[in-house]
Amino acid sequence: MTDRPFSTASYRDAARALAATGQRIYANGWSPATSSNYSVRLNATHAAITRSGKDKGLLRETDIMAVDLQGQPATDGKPSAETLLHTQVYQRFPEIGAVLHTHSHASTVLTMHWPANMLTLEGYELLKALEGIHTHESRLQIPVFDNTQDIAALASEVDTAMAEGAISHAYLIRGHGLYTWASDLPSCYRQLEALEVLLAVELDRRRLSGV
Ligand SMILES: CSCCC(=O)C(=O)COP(=O)(O)O
Ligand SMILES: [Zn+2]
Repeated sequence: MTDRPFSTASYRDAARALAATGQRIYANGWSPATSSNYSVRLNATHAAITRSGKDKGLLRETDIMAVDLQGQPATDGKPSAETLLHTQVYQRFPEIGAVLHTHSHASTVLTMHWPANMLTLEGYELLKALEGIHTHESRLQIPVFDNTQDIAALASEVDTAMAEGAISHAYLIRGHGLYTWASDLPSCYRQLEALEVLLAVELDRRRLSGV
């Protein structure tokens, strides 16, 4: 028996899946030096999320905890410093089941070297790995927000942009990294992998064409 506002089974399954997915993301080089955070929705009011400061290459089930959708801890521990950027997505989109955040080389260089507030990925077959995209003849616009240590303010800024329909699958934070979300964790991982590969390709393309 449990008096938790979510099922023990869903929490255990989420912790296992997040630990395995986190190790996979780290192995790709997208979560260096304890950076990044990952979460899975548990139900309408709670999510499982990585604890703050954990080495993602060694991520274990015990490195996951539960929070409510206001970002308050629902189990012991200190949640990710960026918890509000996850719970904001769950609050706004009831159909979303997972959020992944990474700190890749490509996302950092692209947002630091090019000052634009929007990054466009266009014409790539791999765009079809994203939920709802069915042709390479698609244009994905990824907004770029300036980095800040005020995560509550950033979550509010992102939420306003989402309410205006200005963000579809992902956004970037300048000099920081990528956030993306999807209906469940496997879909979110596939989407993240596609986006990170496309960002790396886009960086190469810009270098080669000297833009
Ligand atoms: C060491 S990277 C700085 C913090 C950060 O951007 C991040 O993604 C990890 O923060 P957390 O509190 O989730 O460990
Ligand atoms: Zn971060």
